[in-house]
Amino acid sequence: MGSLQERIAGHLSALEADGLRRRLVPTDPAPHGTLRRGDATLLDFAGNDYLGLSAHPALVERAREWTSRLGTGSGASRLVSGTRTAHLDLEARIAAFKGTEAALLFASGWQANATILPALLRAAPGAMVFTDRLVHASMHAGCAAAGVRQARYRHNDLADLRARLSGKGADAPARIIMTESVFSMDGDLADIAALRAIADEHDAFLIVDEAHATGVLGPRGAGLAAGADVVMGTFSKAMGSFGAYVAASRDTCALLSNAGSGFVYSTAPPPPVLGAIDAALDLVPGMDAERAHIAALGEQLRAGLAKLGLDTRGSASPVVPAVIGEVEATMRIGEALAGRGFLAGTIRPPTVPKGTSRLRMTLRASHRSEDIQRLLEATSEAL
Ligand SMILES: Cc1ncc(COP(=O)(O)O)c(C=O)c1O
Repeated sequence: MGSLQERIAGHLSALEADGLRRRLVPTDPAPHGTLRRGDATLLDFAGNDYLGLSAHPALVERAREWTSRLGTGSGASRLVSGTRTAHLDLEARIAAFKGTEAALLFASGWQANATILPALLRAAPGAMVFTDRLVHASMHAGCAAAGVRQARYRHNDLADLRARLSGKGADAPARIIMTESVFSMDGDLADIAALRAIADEHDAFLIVDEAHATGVLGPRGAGLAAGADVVMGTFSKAMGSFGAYVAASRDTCALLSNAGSGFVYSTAPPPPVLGAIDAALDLVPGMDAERAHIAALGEQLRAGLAKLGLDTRGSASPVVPAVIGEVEATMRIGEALAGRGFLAGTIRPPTVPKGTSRLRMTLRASHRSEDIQRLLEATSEAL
């Protein structure tokens, strides 16, 4: 048997043997969308700071200003020591940005997703949950915390979803559909209008994760999920800072602030983060030129990867995968790219299904067409 410490060591060794052990590699931000790793300077094709806002002077300055005025911490859960005007004002701005009745701030996207479902199930016990097979781990955490058994439909397969809703779903007291508008590891999109129609046909509630759409896709960068019952999105990616929102009806937000464990029992997001979000909301609607530039870079990168014979999985966003297959080859190619000055994500199971390990290349507004060309040449050599 051995002690728990021995079992931990054993588990880590097993991960190592399968090539699946992760390590935290010191990598610090440097100017112009680059990263410093040891002596090397790498062009960042791995992060989610699509608009480069995390280093934008307006966000930095507003974070500083709100910190000077309001301090570094929020002190408690908003239900305990009273909500701050800054939280309420920001939520009103988010609701206006998303076109919903209300919005609620969360400390992180993971936390929001892990919270939404258990709260909804409090209001609708026995509801059946239909999740796209590729939804993010945090939504599975929400399902597990709610104790529901998910009906997982094939990725973006609306016929499969319909069949499941008409089958077992028909007898359930309520039905909830969960998807992402941009899938985080494939970069492809869900058809939200079609999902809305299916949800209406089957009297189902539609929840959409806009983590990778917020700021970078849709009119004014407001995402692609208009019409969903609950939209969750993050401020940690294109919005350049941290935290998350849920945008929904007033009643749904009130339910989350009453029955959402990740809201009720967690300290509210702090002033520096609120300031950065506030500044991002000023800038993002006017960044159409950056969004168009990123879209054009995406076309260039996907076309180039296809020429190299790599599967880009229907990507139509700043997330561009290049499927390699096996773990070892993926890691080797990722390292070879780093040796040539490019950091691309190397994504392995359990984040993606076995046999589909991949490079995950992400685009930023600061990338130039020449950078994509050089990345493609380096990928070709690394292959
Ligand atoms: C699709 C998706 N949802 C949720 C999250 C979690 O968001 P956060 O990083 O703010 O916790 C992520 C980020 O990793 C994501 O990719």
